[in-house]
Amino acid sequence: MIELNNLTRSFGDHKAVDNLNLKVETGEICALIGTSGCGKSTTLKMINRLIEPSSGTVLIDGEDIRNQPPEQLRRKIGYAIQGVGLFPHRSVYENIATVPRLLGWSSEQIDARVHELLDLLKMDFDSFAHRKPSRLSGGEQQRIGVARALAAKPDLMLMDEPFGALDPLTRERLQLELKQIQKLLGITIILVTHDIEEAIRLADRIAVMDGGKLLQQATPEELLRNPREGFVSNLVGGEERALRLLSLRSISDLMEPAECFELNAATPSIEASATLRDALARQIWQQSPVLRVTGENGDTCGAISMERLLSLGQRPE
Ligand SMILES: Nc1ncnc2c1ncn2[C@@H]1O[C@H](COP(=O)(O)OP(=O)(O)OP(=O)(O)O)[C@@H](O)[C@H]1O
Repeated sequence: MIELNNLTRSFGDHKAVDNLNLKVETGEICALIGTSGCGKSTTLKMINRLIEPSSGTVLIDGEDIRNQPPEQLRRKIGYAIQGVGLFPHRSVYENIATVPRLLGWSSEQIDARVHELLDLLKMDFDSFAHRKPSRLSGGEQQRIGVARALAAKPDLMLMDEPFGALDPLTRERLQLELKQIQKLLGITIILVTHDIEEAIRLADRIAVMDGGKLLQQATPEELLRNPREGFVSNLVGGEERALRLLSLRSISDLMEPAECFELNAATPSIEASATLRDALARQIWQQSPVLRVTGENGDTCGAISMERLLSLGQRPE
């Protein structure tokens, strides 16, 4: 678990982070969200000691991070930032190998790890490993940035707008891949973003900051259902909240038995793993108030009605 206790950082008279208290459970993704300049990056950098706090403490699994030299701490924490920060003169292979080399891994261990990570990120070793970063697309560079941050098998990753500069489609794909990798490896991620959609899609908990202070910390669903008045409720949106709530759940959570409806060969279908938001979009697009729901093998496993979606997405009391 990561604990930030009364964390404050001033620059001159300005408190960039003001008495922040935050707990992040092991194996969770916590998104830090807020407008530009609210103190997100400063908070993140206090966790790997790129910035030292003016007061307060950071504990990782109960241990104060000041007990370790910064370099030693940083080798155990993955760090991926916007604009990636890859070393331009080193190949993809050498970029990924950076921290394992510093930790004294053998060349066989490093080689196996680079293969494993490129595989995990769906990049072919022979085509990519020996290229320089300038010969990669923006999305490929971001992937290598993530691979490099994961190289030494950290339990904790800090990510500062890692997908900031990407087009929406690539961004969404990388977000889904990151979530799968995070679940697979069981790592804890603290992710800075100013994009509420990204926070909702990725995070187990969202921490909303404004003016250096933490305003609210909650699961995406709690945040959408009960945002604090003012900044947080503006951030989560007005009527868009309905669609955002639908995007949090998969169809398998809410579908009904197929026998409850008169499905026929013309009834459009959708996979059970899609979100309720996808279901609503398909119902509108296909002009069909009911969809057949199919499992992985393509067999019918239920049905989802627009009536059911409307009841879930209604305005909270
Ligand atoms: N080294 C520094 N010296 C002086 N002021 C700083 C320094 N670093 C950050 N600040 C100030 O602290 C405040 C918080 O900055 P920070 O980078 O943490 O914000 P942020 O929420 O990450 O913003 P963004 O989304 O724009 O990256 C800002 O007002 C910034 O100008």
